Amino acid sequence: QRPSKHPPLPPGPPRDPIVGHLRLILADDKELLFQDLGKKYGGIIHLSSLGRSVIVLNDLEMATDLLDGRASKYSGRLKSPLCDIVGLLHTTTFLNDEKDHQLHRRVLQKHFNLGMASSHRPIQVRAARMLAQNLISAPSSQLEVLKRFAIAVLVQISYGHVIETDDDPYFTMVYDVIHHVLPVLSHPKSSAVDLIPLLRYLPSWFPGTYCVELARSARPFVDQLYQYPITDVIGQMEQGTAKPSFLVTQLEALQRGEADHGMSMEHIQAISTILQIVGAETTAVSLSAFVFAMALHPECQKKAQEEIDKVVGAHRLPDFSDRLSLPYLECILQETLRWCPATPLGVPHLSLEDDIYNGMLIPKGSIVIANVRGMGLDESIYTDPLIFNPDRFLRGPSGRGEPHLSASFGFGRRICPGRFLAHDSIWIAVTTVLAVFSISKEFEDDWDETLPTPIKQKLDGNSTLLPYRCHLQPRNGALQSLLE
Ligand code: HEM
Repeated sequence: QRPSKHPPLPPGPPRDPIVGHLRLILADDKELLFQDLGKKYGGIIHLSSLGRSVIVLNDLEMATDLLDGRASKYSGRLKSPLCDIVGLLHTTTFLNDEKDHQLHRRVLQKHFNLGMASSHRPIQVRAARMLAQNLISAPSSQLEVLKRFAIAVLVQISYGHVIETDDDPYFTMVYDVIHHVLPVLSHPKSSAVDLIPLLRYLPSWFPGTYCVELARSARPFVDQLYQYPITDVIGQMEQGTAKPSFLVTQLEALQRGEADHGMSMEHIQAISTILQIVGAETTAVSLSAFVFAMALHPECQKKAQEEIDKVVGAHRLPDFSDRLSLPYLECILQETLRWCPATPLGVPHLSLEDDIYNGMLIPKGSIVIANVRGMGLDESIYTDPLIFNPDRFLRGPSGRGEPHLSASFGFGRRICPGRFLAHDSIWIAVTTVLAVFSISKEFEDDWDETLPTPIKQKLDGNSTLLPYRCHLQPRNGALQSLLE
């Protein structure tokens, strides 16, 4: 076994038993940065919470050893009562049935693998140009425009529908689901219901039931996203007007009896629904972090634009054929994912059997959390980790060849199946925006990037977009006229 930079832990029982759920404990300690969790407690923290062990992996090496190396033992998910109430328990992200999960992953792998990525690229190029156009026509709603880009890509790939306007029914449907569901699942009080499932059956005045009510009110939005697109697409297939999409491919396979064994209409609905929910917000958060970072670092922006101008020129817009010739743009994409991971604590895994690691017992049924943000801030890997510095990935003399943060997309059998698509979406959006615009600050000059960013990184789960504004000035009239 590889030597660890942390001292071996004493064998279980839990080293640092604390009653109360991890999220609540951490939320109480406002001073604690993700990075400090590792420094304060070491590479791995073992807490116990109402009889359940909660393992926090602060160290990439340990997370890789356990979640990748022993993937079959750590690929479960907690059966969350809130996910059940909100209607997402049978979707890929929250599934804990191993056979169903494998089925979902097989289908997702076929449609979103690296080889398939190129077939989605025309959709992404078009959406990125639409994004630039919208940033010109609606400069006051930058965050909304970024979300619309992320949703438009996923809706077209999943359902074949092209979003043209903000009142498009698919756009509003996905937007509403995201805005009602994510606050429930990432609410600090949601863990109380996960740990005491009985709370869901208690009246709404009972302490601790707040999130149950919130989840019930979000349910109709999820039901609509389950139902509307499939009904619409089946109608289009009957009329012969359906456009190619994930849904059409799956429905046709089902009709021909060629679907994966065990695949049903419910599985298809569950997969296409969750793609919108988890894929859109994460992509939009990353893009928002990128815009913010560019405003903070005009020197990085200038370097990227010089690269684009040299390779692409001033008379056409960038596309994927330019990618290999734009290494600095790749660094900007990777640094955005490291500096502001969209899911700072990943999605918790559940251990499926007892395991011993470095002498420590990790009991079956433990909740295992990868502290992705902490891993990206590990000073033994990244110099000045709180600073946005794309050069860090370059070989000398500019950088030290630091590694990309692979943890941003999770681990093992649960690794994000949309990672190739997400990379491509973010890359084309970043490159198009930098080709077309100069980005500058419209917020206070003395913003300190080492303090919490406008993308609020909550210890309990997802990053959230906070309103901020940057000024986007078109750089070149010729390029502006090329936007569709
Ligand atoms: C910047 C963008 C994205 C980031 C940072 C991200 C990150 C993640 C992470 C950390 C996980 C949990 C992995 C684990 O449990 O170890 C995950 C799961 C997942 N992601 Fe993504 N994701 C992104 C975009 C997308 C997109 C665009 C899609 C859809 C095409 C997608 C679909 C999924 C699904 C379905 C799961 C659940 C996988 C499972 O439980 O088996 N994600 N993602």
